[in-house]
Amino acid sequence: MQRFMITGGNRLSGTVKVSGSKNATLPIMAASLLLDGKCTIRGVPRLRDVAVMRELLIYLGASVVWEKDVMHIDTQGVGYQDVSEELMRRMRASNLVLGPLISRYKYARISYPGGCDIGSRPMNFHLKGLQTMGVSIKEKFGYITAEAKKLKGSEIYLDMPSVGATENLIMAAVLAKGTTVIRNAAREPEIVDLQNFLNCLGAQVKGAGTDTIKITGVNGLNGAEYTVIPDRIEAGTHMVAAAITRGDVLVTNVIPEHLEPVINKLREAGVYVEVKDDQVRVAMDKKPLAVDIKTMPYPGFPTDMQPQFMAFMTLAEGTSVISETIFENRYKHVMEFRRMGADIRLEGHTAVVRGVPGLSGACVEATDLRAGAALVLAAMAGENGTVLDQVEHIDRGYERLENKYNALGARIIRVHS
Ligand SMILES: CC(=O)N[C@H]1[C@@H](OP(=O)(O)OP(=O)(O)OC[C@H]2O[C@@H](n3ccc(=O)[nH]c3=O)[C@H](O)[C@@H]2O)O[C@H](CO)[C@@H](O)[C@@H]1O
Ligand SMILES: C=C(OP(=O)(O)O)C(=O)O
Repeated sequence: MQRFMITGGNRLSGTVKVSGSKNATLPIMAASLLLDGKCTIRGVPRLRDVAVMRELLIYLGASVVWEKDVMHIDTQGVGYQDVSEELMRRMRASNLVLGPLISRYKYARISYPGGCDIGSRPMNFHLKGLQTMGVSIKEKFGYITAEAKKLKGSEIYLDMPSVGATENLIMAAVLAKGTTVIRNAAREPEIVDLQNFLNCLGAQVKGAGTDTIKITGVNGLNGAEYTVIPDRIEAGTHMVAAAITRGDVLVTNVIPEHLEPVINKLREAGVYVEVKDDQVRVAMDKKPLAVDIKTMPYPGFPTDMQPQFMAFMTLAEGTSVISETIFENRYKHVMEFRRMGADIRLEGHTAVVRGVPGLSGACVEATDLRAGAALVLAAMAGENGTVLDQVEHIDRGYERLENKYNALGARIIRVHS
C-alpha cells in the first residue's frame, strides 16, 4: 500500500503540463485489436490503467513497446484467446476489448470488468447494441459470451448516452457488413478521438461529437500513427488545485473547449480564468462563492470532476448543492471530507455542502480515483498534515500527481508501506 503525507497551506504557483487523456488512450489501444498490423500512439500517459490495457493486449498476443509517451502496437497474427478474469477485473475499461474482439473473431468470452466502486455500472447497453447487430449474447456465472456468424450494420438507439457502449459499438461496427447508426450516442471528446484514430486506420466513422454516429463497415484496416488528446479531467483537477490553494497556475497542453463546463463553474465561483490557445491560467485570492453543480453527460459538467469541485465548495462562502446524476455511488469522498472538518449533508443523490472557514488535516482514504485526487486538493488547502491512504487509485488516472504539485510548491511525500 502507498500513501501520501501532505502538508497543507501552500499556494500553488507556476506551470503544469497536462498529459495525454486516459479515457482516450484506453479505447484507442483496444481499437488496435481491429487491426492486423502496426500502429503508433503518441501522447500516451504513464498510468496504471494504461499499463493494465497494455498487459491485456500482450496477453491476447500483441507486441506492445512503450517508451516514454509513445506506444508501438503490433497486432499482426493475433489469434483469439479468452481474456483472463484476473486482467478483466483490474479495471472497468477492460470491457472495451469486447467490441474489437467480436468484430475481428466473431466470438468473445469475457468476465464482467472490475474498477472503482462508484456505481453498479452494468453493460446492458453494450450487449443490447451488439444483439441488434446480430450477435448472440449469453451471460452466465459472471461471464459474457458473444458470438455471431457475421456482424451486420444496424440502427441502434442507446437508452442513455453511455461512453463505453458508444465506443464498444463503434468498434464492433467498423468491420461489420453495411452501415451502423448509433443514436443518442455519447458526445464526449474521447469518442471524437476514437473516431479520428479509427479513420486514420482507414475506417469510415462520421458524426462523433454529435448524438448520431454513422459507421460504414470496411473490409480491413491499415497501420497509422496517432496522437491522443490532452486529458480534460487532469486539466480540470489542476485548475481546481490552483483555485483551492488560492494560487496562480498556468495549465498547458489543454483544449479549452473541452473544459467549458469547468471553466464556467470556476468563474461563477469568483475564480480568475484566462484562456489562451492551448493554455489556461487560473488565479484566486479570496474565498470562493458557493455554486451549484449537476453532473451530466458531455457537454454538461463531468462526473469525473464532481469530487474535486466538492472539495473546493467545502471552503466556499455559502451553501452549494451538488447533484450526481451519472453514478449512484459516487459520494464516498463525503465521509473523508467530513473527517477533515467539512460540513456536507447527503440527501439521496444530492450533497448539500455548507462552506466552512477551513479544513484540518486528518487520516483519510482514497476510496476511488477522483475521490483520491479531490482529497489531495483538500489536503493541500487544509491546515496541518494529512495522511492519504490507497493512493494507487490516484495512479490509475494521474501521472505522478505529487511530482506535478510539488513542482508548483506543494509538499507531498509518497510513502511505501
Ligand atoms: C474509461 C472511461 O472512458 N471511463 C469514463 C466513462 O465510463 P463508462 O463508459 O463506464 O460510463 P458510461 O457512460 O457507460 O456510464 C454512464 C451511466 O450509464 C450506466 N450504464 C452504462 C452502460 C450500460 O450498459 N448500462 C448502464 O446502465 C452506468 O452505470 C452509468 O450510470 O464515462 C464515464 C461517464 O462520463 C466517466 O465517469 C468515466 O471516467
Ligand atoms: C471513473 C473513471 O474511470 P473508469 O471508467 O475507468 O473507472 C474516471 O476516470 O474517473
